[in-house]
Amino acid sequence: METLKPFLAPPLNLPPTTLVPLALLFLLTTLIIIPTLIQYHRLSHIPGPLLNSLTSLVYARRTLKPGSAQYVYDLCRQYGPLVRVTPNIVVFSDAATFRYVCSHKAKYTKGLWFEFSRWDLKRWSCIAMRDNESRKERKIKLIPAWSGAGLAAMEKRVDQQVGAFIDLVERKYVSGGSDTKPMEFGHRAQFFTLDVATSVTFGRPFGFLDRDGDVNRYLEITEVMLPMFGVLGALPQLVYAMHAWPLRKMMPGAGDKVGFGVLMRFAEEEVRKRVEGGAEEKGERDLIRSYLDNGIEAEDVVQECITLVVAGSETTSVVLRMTLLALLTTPEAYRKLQAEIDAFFKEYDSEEVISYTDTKELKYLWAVIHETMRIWPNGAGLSFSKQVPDTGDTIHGYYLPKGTEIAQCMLGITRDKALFSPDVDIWRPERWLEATPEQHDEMWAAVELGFSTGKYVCLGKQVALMELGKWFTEIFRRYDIAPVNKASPLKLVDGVTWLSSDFWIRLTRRNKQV
Ligand code: HEM
Repeated sequence: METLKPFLAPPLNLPPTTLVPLALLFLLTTLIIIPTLIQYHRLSHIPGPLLNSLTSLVYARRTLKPGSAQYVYDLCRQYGPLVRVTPNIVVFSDAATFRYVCSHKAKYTKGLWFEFSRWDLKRWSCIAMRDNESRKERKIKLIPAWSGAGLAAMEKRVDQQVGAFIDLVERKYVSGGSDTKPMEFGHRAQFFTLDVATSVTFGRPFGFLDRDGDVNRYLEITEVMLPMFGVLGALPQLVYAMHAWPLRKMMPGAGDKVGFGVLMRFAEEEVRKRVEGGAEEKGERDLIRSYLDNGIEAEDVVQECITLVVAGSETTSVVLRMTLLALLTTPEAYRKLQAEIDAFFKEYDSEEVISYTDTKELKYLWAVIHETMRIWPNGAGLSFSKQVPDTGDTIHGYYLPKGTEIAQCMLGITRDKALFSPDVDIWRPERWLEATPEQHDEMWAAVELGFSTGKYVCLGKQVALMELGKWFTEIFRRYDIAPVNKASPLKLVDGVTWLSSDFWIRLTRRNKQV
């Protein structure tokens, strides 16, 4: 002990003014600097900006400003096929890697981000399940509702909502001469997709179109929540805080009087009614009945219903808005689409909403929709990340240790010059018609990755395409549309998705009315 004294004594004799900063430095080093360096070192072989590799805050801050999708796309172009965007998230920008990561054979699991789609911490919807075996078991039980008779029933519901949209226009928004009745289309697109999603799920729409307004402040509250998903994409670890007390208390719940909680309560009641004895319209099997019959427990069906409304609304309304914007700003495409639709109805005159099968004959219509999904792909921000399995993996020659989160840069995939020709940044539907059948299939195979693929593929893909094909055919057949604000038709922000506001349009009845 005597021999140790000289070593122990000096620090103990230090005055508090020196001791406190020393203790703080020690804490800083052990709690922040060392973990940061260890984290940095784990993926230091992956290219990317140094600051991004040290802290998630760089990208998180970026998501709060417009242009975060473009930011990731620029990083991919600057750094190559694999880029480190945060200390634990790497991004690829090619279709082949996307297909591989989502394939059944690859053992990747869903990333931490998906924990945010858990509405009830005791129950799971398929989209939030991160364990591959459990989600496989659940998905097998979900799929049958989305084909055959189930899909045919959904098509009828889409038709009803296209009809409801036309009724709304006729009631309130037909302009003529000096009488302008402007419509804010951003919200009306959401009303349409929300009414389709709720009708497909619960057998009847929430009635956004009927009311021509928000229902129970659902949209108002989700609009506040959406940008948050961008930040959470950068900092998925925040999920642990959000799922714990006290933040957990602030999350939506079935007891809420407005917003998301109302949807939760509605889903609970609808499922309960089916369990207690059939609430379906005139004997039609609806989606809830099909899920229950396939052996999914009632509490889990509630979770699936909530997911469906969320997954099926904003996604499709983005494509509706951006397609309309592209058409309004490209007169040649607008005229061609209208001419194609007119020619079709010359041959086949009917008041009924066009069938999904018949829309397939409208080649230019699909070129327009595919081109929009290419230029403004859904999920352009850092969302939907997946996690590297326990074995680790090597992508583009870089080793990724287990637990690394990996995400796709959709803009990199859909703006690949080799696949889409050098004018990739231009919205030009003709490229789809100029392509050989093989090229066309390859191009669509890349763009449709916006619906994900493999074990994660979107269940509502056919419904979304139906909505888009039918809406444009029936609206362009009846009305002429012009933007109200010519200098700036809408305000657009790219983030976790393409958020827009103030998209004012003027609809007039076409001379040759059907
Ligand atoms: C353009 C429109 C749409 C796009 C781009 C889209 C995209 C996606 C993506 C990327 C996923 C997978 C996320 C992941 O797990 O990695 C997904 C899942 C899902 N989507 Fe869609 N979606 C669209 C429309 C719809 C519609 C209209 C519905 C329903 C009416 C729907 C229902 C679902 C459901 C239920 C899932 C979960 C599937 C699962 O858990 O495996 N989606 N969607």
